[in-house]
Amino acid sequence: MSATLFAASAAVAHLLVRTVAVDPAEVGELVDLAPPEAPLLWVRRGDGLVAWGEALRFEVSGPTRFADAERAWQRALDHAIVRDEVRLPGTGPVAFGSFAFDDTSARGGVVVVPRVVVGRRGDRAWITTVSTDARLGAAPTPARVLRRQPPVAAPGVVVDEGPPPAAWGAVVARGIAAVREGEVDKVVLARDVHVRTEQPLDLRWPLRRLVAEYPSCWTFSVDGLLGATPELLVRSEKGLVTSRVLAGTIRRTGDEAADLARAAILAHSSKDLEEHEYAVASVAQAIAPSCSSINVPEAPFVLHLPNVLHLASDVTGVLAGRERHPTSLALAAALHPTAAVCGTPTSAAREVIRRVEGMDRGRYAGPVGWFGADGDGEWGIALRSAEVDPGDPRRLRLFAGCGIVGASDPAAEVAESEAKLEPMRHALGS
Ligand SMILES: C=C(O[C@H]1C=CC=C(C(=O)O)[C@@H]1O)C(=O)O
Repeated sequence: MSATLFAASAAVAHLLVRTVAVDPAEVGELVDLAPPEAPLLWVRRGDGLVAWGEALRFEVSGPTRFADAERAWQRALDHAIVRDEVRLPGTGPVAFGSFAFDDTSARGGVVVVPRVVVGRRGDRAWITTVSTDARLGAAPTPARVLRRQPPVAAPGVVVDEGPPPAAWGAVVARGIAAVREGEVDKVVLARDVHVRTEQPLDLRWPLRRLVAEYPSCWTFSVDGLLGATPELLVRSEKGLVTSRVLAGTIRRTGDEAADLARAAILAHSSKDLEEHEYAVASVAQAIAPSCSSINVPEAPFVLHLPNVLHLASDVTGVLAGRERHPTSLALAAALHPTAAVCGTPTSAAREVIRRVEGMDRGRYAGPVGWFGADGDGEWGIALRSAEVDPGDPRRLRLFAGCGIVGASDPAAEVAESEAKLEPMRHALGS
């Protein structure tokens, strides 16, 4: 077991968890409650979780990172005392996590159990506090927990330090060659862009913009990894599993009529439909062993985002068995990496990525999200994302990738990757 456990105090084994209902009006916008230091966030259309503090932290690595994280979380729960007055998904004990794309990545992943969680689901809102003290203490109240945050600081001038986009065209060409030579049917290749901000980054600056501009995406922040992903790897709630699969992309023009015409082109593009089919099949195959039934839509719909249009399919399944289901993290581990971020067949595509991409993806394109004490939770794929350098809050790596099939064109893929970088670039203010 390679999980490293950091508790606020090594001598304290018990988590004391308390959830109380609060008036949603007192909570307001979740993202506005995020503190400047190490905010934890999972928000879509105003619902979700914002959290801060670290009651526990597990660091994991290598191919067993998901199983190790799950075991560490289970061990912490075995010693938890919980008083949950709300009993909704996201109440009671909650852990946020984010995991590396590749088994060999230098940083494998992290799970954080926050000290304070504020959640919202429709017209319900709650506060959870987690302590490692000896006593349960008083119930949390908005007045005690929701402190006024300092004003958000702008990052100042943002400098793009490369590598230049065109250089990535050669990487894509090698991917196309691998497909045409029959090594893989599809491979997803990614690039990174190094960016330097004038001021140390206050994560609330990009997070607030992402929440405002990409409401249909899941905006996340976990241990220096932030973004707004349109792709839900898995949500598991009371035996129902959902996955939003994306693959196949076209850039938006900004002109409504032209974009509608582009949506029609995308919906009929054999290159994009082929890419999409691989991604849907990989998700259906991965959840099949855990499900008694699965619903795969016959054809994708076109998802409209401010920067791009995607082919999208919502795959759903019912978990088999009434008693013990795999947790949402176990499902995420079974699904990862899907053909939307790796390729088909999976292991051959991963080899092509290792050989031609020339970078460590870190936690980009890995699962990011949260899970609760019953194992239910939500895990997105960390796309449209950036990772802050843990040693220098002025430095970030921005990421974007594209699915490559035989009919792909390097220049078009470079342009598509630029479109996918736009949300983070804009969120930073550049
Ligand atoms: C790998 C990324 O996007 C994936 C998700 C949606 C559409 C994709 C595409 O059309 O290539 C990619 O498979 C990324 O945004 O970094």
